[in-house]
Amino acid sequence: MSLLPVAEAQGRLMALAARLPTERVAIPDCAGRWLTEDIAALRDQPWADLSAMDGYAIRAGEWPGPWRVAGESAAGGPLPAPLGSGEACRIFTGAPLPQGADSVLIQEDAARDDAMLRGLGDALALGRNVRAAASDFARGGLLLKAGAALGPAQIALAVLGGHGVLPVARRARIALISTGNELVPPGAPAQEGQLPSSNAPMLAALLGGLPCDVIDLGIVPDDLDSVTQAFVRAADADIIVSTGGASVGDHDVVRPAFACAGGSLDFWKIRMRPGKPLMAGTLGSAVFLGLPGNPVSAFVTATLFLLPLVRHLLGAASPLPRTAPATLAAALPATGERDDYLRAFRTETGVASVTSQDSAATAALAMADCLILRPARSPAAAAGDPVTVLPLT
Ligand SMILES: Nc1nc2c(c(=O)[nH]1)N[C@H]1C(S)=C(S)[C@@H](COP(=O)(O)OP(=O)(O)OC[C@H]3O[C@@H](n4cnc5c(N)ncnc54)[C@H](O)[C@@H]3O)O[C@H]1N2
Ligand code: MOO
Repeated sequence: MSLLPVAEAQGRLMALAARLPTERVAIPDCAGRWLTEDIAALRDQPWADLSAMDGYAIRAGEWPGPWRVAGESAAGGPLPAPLGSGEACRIFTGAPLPQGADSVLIQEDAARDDAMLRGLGDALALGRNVRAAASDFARGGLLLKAGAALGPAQIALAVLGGHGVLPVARRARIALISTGNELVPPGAPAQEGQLPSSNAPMLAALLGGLPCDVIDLGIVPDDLDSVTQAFVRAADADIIVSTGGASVGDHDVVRPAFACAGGSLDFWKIRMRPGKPLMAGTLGSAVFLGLPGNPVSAFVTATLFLLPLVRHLLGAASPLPRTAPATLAAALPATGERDDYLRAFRTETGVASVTSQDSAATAALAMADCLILRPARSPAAAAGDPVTVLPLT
């Protein structure tokens, strides 16, 4: 079986399932999710011509001063009376300009003597220190598009646009199955031949920032019946993730167990290192991702496939990991027949790969803050050469 290129596998994975149904969620709980529908502004922002500074509203286009101070405008206060010829209105930041005013003289540039006011500098340019009505956005206009990530700025925009509830996908349910006769739960004493199971806690931590509920189905021994039963128990999740048992050894039973449970495999084996034995398919309405058991392989494949799949189900317009250009701080050897995702860290002089690229080297993985992406058959690279990285933080 030939190895599938990463981008093709990502495309096929996304095609296995559509976005989850929409629910309407109060804004404080929408952060970190994605809009599933376009939203329009329900109001103008600013709602009127507002002062950007504390000072005096004047008719700069008509009269260079001095002015007679008449009235006051404060945010949240009563609307000021229209401004007459030769008048200035005391005004504060965020307050509406009186009708007829066109500019705001800041108080540092003004001298006031009782009701009389004069400017200390040059004549004020028309429109100075005024935020025009609807200059941020206008009622009825498109505020945010479906698929937009709801970060802090988008939350502020939606609230100012008049929204208190937003359409987002319902939380994803993700079932985790850790296969391996050698595994013991985190913190349990590991006897000879045993190993603490780190993959499920690592995946739960990776998923921690996403709006999803993780159902850890625990450690399952490497036998056909046990793994089949685990798949059956996981079938009502949106995504089923297994780790281990993905390769070609006699104890690698994930593929046959998935078939026994009624699953349909879409692909197996990717042209990447680490992560070659990755597989994906569907079981009922659930999407299945079978990750390799090696902790580093599981980490890298989860970053490149699981997180994008979750973001896709949750409605993200751009679910794939972002990449960035970088410079190599140290030389790298030529790559082989698979795309390399080297664990690396950023330094002041560029990115450097961590000490060990073994797919079981977790101490080295923990030092990494990015992956260097080196396509298959890349020639050796020197310090200073440009590379593409995938930031992890
Ligand atoms: N003859 C071949 N052998 C292997 C191939 C191959 O193409 N031909 N591929 C290798 C590659 S690449 C990888 S990656 C591994 C993946 O193997 P599996 O997915 O079948 O994983 P296991 O054999 O079950 O485990 C591998 C390794 O990881 C440890 N492990 C498993 N689960 C966990 C866990 N939850 N927490 C921590 N560590 C875990 C396990 O003890 C093994 O040491 O196959 C190569 N072999
Ligand atoms: O591809 Mo495996 O994931 O090298 O270790």
